[in-house]
Amino acid sequence: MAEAKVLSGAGLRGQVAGQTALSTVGQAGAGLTYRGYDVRDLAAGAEFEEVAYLLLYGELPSKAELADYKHRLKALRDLPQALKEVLERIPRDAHPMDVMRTGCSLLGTLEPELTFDAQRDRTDRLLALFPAVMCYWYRFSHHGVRIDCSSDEDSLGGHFLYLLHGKKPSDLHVKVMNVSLILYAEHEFNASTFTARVCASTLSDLYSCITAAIGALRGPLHGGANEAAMELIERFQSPQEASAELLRMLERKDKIMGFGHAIYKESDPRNEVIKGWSKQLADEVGDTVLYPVSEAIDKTMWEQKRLFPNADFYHASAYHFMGIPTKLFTPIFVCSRLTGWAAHVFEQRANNRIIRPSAEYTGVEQRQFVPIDRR
Ligand SMILES: CCC(=O)SCCNC(=O)CCNC(=O)[C@H](O)C(C)(C)COP(=O)(O)OP(=O)(O)OC[C@H]1O[C@@H](n2cnc3c(N)ncnc32)[C@H](O)[C@@H]1OP(=O)(O)O
Ligand SMILES: O=C([O-])CC(=O)C(=O)O
Repeated sequence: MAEAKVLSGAGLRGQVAGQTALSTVGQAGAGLTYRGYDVRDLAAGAEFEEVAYLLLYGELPSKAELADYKHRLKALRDLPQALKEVLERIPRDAHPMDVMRTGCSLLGTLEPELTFDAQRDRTDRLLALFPAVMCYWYRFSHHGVRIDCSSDEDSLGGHFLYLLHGKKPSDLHVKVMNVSLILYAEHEFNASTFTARVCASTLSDLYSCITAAIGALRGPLHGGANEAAMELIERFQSPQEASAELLRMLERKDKIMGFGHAIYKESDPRNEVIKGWSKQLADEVGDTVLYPVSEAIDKTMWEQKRLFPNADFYHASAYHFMGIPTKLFTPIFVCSRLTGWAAHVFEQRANNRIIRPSAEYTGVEQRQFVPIDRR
């Protein structure tokens, strides 16, 4: 078993910063629940849209409610022309997270949230069109193609794969996307969600909260770790080479992206789920390198540091096996986590007090001002 971390000191670690009814993280060391449901059960038996509905509307939908919800989302998938025109002007070498941030912010000017009564409708719209923001920009800037942003795909994950690859995705890939979107949907007071809540606490609009959250998710210590993990595993030709280099990296005290967690102490429950699907995808594509390399890194990290893979590590190989470009990994996270962010914004608004902690002052003592001509 991993040694218990000291959860005090920097980073607000271990401090309760508010209340939520949305999820529990790491209670009894490991588990993750969304509104009381174990995430592993949801990943095994639910559709992502059911989970989005659960988070945003409070309960799992009935069959009729789910059908209606999916129908509604499907009708909201296309992008406004003005947004397409702006996406066409964003350079090819821009980071796709900056594209998502800009797309969200621009939509806030085209379809603003004028009152908080519109919060659920505005969220449904963002949920439905985020895959198109990413794929319209990607296909235009990389392939010179103006894609049709609608599709007949029933699920959000399938819709994303269709827009990206321009063809109907396999059932396996749709299934894995569904699981992935469920695993990433919600995670209590992580850095990006807390960012969204701080923004919401000023009574700002939904788009500002989500734009701010995208910025926080972008960093490699948070959502950006799935891209960084891919860059790591791609460097190696064999498990032996990976283990040997890992030892050198740990010796140099390098951070190994996709490992460790601020809250979980023993394991990240999302890891076992996505790891299983990554293995299935590896078998499907006949991979003999990336998955074994990932396992070798996993083993070395545990042996050397007692650090376990978090949700991001095996997502890297899983997405790669589905032909998803590495730089789109974190934007997919956005498409999912939007549900958690928005649900937290609703929760914050329903019982709001501006979030404004205090700082311990470490600067110089009070001193006399000296006018500039005497300095
Ligand atoms: C799924 C979405 C997510 O956001 S999950 C997190 C994604 N981020 C990453 O994978 C980035 C790599 N991991 C990390 O930087 C940290 O583990 C994060 C997740 C930021 C948690 O930080 P924090 O709570 O400060 O870590 P800690 O107190 O548990 O650290 C204890 C000691 O272990 C080390 N450690 C931690 N993680 C790693 C790692 N990935 N590679 C190498 N060393 C690691 C820390 O540096 C720390 O060591 P020391 O006590 O300072 O000597
Ligand atoms: O909770 C955290 O600190 C990071 C994380 O795993 C997530 O946001 O999914």
